[in-house]
Amino acid sequence: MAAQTSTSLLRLEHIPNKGRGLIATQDLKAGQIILTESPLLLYSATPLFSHTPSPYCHNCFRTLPPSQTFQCPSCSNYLFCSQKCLSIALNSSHSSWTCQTLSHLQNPTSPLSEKPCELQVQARLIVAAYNLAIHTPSKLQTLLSLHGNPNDQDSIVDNAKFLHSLISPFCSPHMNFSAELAAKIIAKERLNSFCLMEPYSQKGPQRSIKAYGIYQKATFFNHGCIPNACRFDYVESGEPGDEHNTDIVIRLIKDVGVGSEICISYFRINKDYSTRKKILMEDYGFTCECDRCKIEASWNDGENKYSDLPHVIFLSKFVCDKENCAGTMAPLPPKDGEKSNVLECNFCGNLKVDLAT
Ligand SMILES: C[S@@+](CC[C@H](N)C(=O)[O-])C[C@H]1O[C@@H](n2cnc3c(N)ncnc32)[C@H](O)[C@@H]1O
Repeated sequence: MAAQTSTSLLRLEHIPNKGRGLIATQDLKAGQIILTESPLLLYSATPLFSHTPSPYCHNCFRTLPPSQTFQCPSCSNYLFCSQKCLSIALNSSHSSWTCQTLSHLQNPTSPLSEKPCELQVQARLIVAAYNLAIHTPSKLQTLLSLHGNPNDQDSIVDNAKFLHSLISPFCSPHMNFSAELAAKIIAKERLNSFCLMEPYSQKGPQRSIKAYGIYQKATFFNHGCIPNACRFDYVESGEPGDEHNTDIVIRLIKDVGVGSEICISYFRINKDYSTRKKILMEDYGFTCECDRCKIEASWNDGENKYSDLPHVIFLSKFVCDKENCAGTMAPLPPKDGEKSNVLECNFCGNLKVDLAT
C-alpha cells in the first residue's frame, strides 16, 4: 500500500489480523520523533449541560488564565485564552454556524438537557464534524475513510438518529447530512480518537478528559501491550494562541529496525491482563495476540510481577514511578545523532536518567 503519511520514516501497510498499520522505512533510534501532527477534528469533552464551565480554552485547550479571557462575541458560553485563539476559532471550530447550533442545543429547554453526558458530548462531535464538512468537505471524507462502522445493534444508531433530529434543522438541505452519516461519524470517533487529558496532579490518577482529537495519520498506529512508541502532547506548555498546542507527537521508546511495525499503547501500559483484554474487546473490538498477553493470560492476579521476563523488565523501566502517574517514559530525542539517556514521562513530564543506557 502506498505511503499515505507525509513523513518518509513511516509506511502504511496491511498487517495480518490488524488491518492497516505503520512500518518503519529505515532504522530508527530510541527517542526519535517519528510523527508530529495537528488534529483533523478536535472537540471539547465537557458535556453541553455541565454544572461547571470548562476551564479550558475552546480553541487550544490550555487552562484558561485566571486574569484575562476572551469571550465569543455572539454567545457567552465559550471562552478563549487569547485574542488569537478566539480569531482562529471564529473562522473554524466556533464558526457562526457552530455558535448558533450549540446555542440552541444548550438552551435550557433543549431535549438534550435531560440526556446522559455521553450523548451531550456526542452532540459536540456531530456539530464539529458537520462544521468540518461545511468548511472543508474533503476533511469529512478523510474522517469517513478511517477504521470502524456502526452495527445495527449498536446504541450508536439510536444516538445518531436522536442527535441528527436535533441538529439537522440548522443544516442546509444541500449538505445531505443524514442520521446514517451521524452514526458513521460516531463509530469512526470511537475507534480513532485520542484523549487530551487535563494536567497531571499528584492528587489522583483519574484525570478528566479535556477534549477528543482525531489525527489522520496517528490513528494508523495499532495497539501494542509492549509498545515501541508513545504519544506526547504539550497542550499546557505552548504559548497562548499557538496553533500547534494540540499537535500530537509520537516518539520512540526503543530502537526500531527497518520493516518493523510501530505500535503505541491505547492506554496506560501498567494495566493488568484482564483489564487490557476487556478494554481492547469492548472499546476496540479485538483480542490482543501479543507475547505479553499470551504469557499473562495464565497468570493469577499479580503473579510473576517481579520476574525477569522481558516485558516485566520493560515495564519496570518505562512506567513512570511518580505518585499517581504511571505514564510511559520515552528517551528525549537524540542530539547530533547521539541517543539521550534521559527519559521523559508522557503524562506528568517527569525526567529521569536511565542509568542502564
Ligand atoms: C485506531 S485503529 C488502528 C488502525 C487500523 N488497523 C486501520 O486499519 O485503520 C484501531 C483498530 O485497529 C485494529 N487493531 C489495533 N491494534 C491491534 C492489535 N494489536 N491486534 C489486532 N487488531 C488491532 C483494531 O481493529 C482496532 O479497532
